[in-house]
Amino acid sequence: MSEELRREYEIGPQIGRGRFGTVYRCVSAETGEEFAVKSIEKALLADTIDRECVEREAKIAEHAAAGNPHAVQVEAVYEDEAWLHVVMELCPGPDLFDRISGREAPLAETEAAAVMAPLMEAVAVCHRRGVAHRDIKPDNVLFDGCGRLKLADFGSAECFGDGRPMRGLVGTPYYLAPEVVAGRDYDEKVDVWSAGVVLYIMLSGMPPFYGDTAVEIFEAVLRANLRFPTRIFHTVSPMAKDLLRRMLCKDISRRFSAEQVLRHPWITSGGGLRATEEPT
Ligand SMILES: Nc1ncnc2c1ncn2[C@@H]1O[C@H](COP(=O)(O)OP(=O)(O)OP(=O)(O)O)[C@@H](O)[C@H]1O
Repeated sequence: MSEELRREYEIGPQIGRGRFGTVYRCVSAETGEEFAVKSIEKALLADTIDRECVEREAKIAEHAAAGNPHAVQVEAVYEDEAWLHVVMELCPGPDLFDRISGREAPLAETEAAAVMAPLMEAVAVCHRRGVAHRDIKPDNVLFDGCGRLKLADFGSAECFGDGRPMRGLVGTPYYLAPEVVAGRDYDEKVDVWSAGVVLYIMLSGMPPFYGDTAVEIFEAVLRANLRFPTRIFHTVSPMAKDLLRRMLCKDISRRFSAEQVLRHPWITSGGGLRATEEPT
């Protein structure tokens, strides 16, 4: 590890492993504050493309997260010939994936709204700054020591703007928007689709478009046939279903933006509307 990092932080136990690096707990020698550090050994990167990827991730994460209250903050970046270290805000709690999968029943609407509101705030700030996250999924939704939601992992993020479209099959099958699977140009609304998948899973315990293999999942996503099986959704409010339809909308021009999601009554009411109330 870099000398400079070791001078300024005491490195603790490993807390995770990603595609390119290892994440450790660490403590600032100056303040005693706890952080997480993602350490990437450059010699282990396969080629210059991987090297560019990790350097881009650190830059985009810094840009998208600075002052974004619901994104994991980057505290410092240390780079030398051999290593890249990204010191981040520590999110020690179980991530959203663990919180959902460890449950017997789906989340109550108020609980799901308490996740969706900060998640969509984080996404809206990224979009305002011209960054699409492109890998919104429960595993990338972390929680800090006070239980505040923090969007993590900008490893797939991309900058957009000036009407410049994005391309490329990037993300995780269940959460991919149809335009991504179809190999078309796309824009930042792919994040709204993925967040819609997260919402559907929170409210029902199952993904909206599924299959046994990646190919079957892709086929289901391309059909984009959104259904609310009564057996599972009979207790879910019309307002929540209305929001799901607007997020999981195949027609990109009609799909909500992150800002529109934040203004939807289901979000502004904290998911607490009665099942009989109709959307305005
Ligand atoms: N700020 C953090 N605080 C606490 N744990 C973290 C933090 N960032 C990452 N982790 C943990 O470390 C693990 C690895 O993170 P990392 O971002 O390297 O990889 P990843 O999320 O698996 O994605 P990728 O496939 O892009 O590498 C995560 O699954 C998470 O459990």
